[in-house]
Amino acid sequence: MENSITMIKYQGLGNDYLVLDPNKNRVQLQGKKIALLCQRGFGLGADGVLYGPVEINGKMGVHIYNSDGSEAAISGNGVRIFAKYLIDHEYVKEQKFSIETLSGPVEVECLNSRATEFRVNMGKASFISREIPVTGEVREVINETFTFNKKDYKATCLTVGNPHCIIFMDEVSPEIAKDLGPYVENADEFPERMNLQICRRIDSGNLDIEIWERGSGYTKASGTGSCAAAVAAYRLGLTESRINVNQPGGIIQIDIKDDDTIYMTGSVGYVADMSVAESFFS
Ligand SMILES: N[C@@H](CCC[C@H](N)C(=O)O)C(=O)O
Repeated sequence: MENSITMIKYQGLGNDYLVLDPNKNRVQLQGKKIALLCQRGFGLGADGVLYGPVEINGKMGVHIYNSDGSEAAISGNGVRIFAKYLIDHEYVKEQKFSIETLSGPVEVECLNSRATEFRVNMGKASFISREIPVTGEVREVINETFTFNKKDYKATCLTVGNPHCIIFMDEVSPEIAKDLGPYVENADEFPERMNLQICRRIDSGNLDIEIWERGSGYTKASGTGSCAAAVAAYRLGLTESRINVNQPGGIIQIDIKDDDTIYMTGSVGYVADMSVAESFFS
């Protein structure tokens, strides 16, 4: 029987990833193979791939790929999913541990015995244009007018390890996110492309977002997108520092501390063990 490549599918509020462990598989991942794997028609179907545990900066880490094969520096749902994988497969036994990403280390804390709830220190955000990046003179990109698809929008841009554009609206919907998303993702002002969250303020403790992800398109949830929307709303004086971010896949809780550190709390779930024949990649 032909050798197979094994993976485990998890989801964080419906944002689904395939975990591919190089200690269990002999496969050299590259962009087109990842895109093939993530296809929902011809492949296994996922919003991305988590490749690890691997060594990053001498520590245990994970490489995060979007469904188009591009690599992301960080994924909020991705690090919670990977934390569960590490516990499920006994790579770690502690309740609190660190996972290295291209965006740096993230400290995770498992909140229950089934390893389905995690709290993650996502570090601090920056609104500085050259750090996001956004073209033009160095400035904080707050409530700035951009033109997307021939229409002007007030947008706030920031990085939480990956770039996000937040546009507040009176109403949000999947249709708006799907129509506007590709124009924002690929706008000339964003040289590394851009994740979009359209955001409706419900009250001082609740937001409603719809998501268009860089490299993955419309998704049901985004951890970094939740962090970015919450931090933008807090900076604009629209919310308190503890915010429930509602999204199609569920709710992620964001806590912004006095020193601006962002904590994200949310669930993850096991979906299935999956495998593909080695020839799938040929
Ligand atoms: N769904 C993720 C975001 C994944 C990375 C993003 N598409 C990017 O390219 O920056 C999350 O939960 O944060």
